Amino acid sequence: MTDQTSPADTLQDLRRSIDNIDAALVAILAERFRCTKAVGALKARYGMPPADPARESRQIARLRTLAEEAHLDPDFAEKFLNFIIHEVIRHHEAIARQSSDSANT
Ligand SMILES: C=C(O[C@@H]1C=C(C(=O)O)C=C[C@H]1O)C(=O)O
Repeated sequence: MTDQTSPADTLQDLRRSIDNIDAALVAILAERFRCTKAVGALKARYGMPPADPARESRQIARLRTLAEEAHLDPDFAEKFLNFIIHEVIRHHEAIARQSSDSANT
């Protein structure tokens, strides 16, 4: 029996799945940033530092294990998480600045 599916159809199918996955990634990232912004507001309110390196180390170790189990490159998973965390910390610093500006006016 021959495979009736053309390469163009296979490519189109795969790209449809990729587009769905990208949409899910955006939704998941938006939800993560919604939570981290709430953490930033809490930290600013109670004078806690924007970054928590000990927590980050635990997250990275956990994510590397999950990546290995999922056959994803753990170095890539670590770089990806660090990229996101860096952006989160930038948000936390901005929230802290805004709340100290408004406390001083
Ligand atoms: C969200 C937090 O703030 C920072 C951002 C983190 C993250 O994006 O996962 C983790 C630790 C902190 O450096 C937190 O402390 O939980």
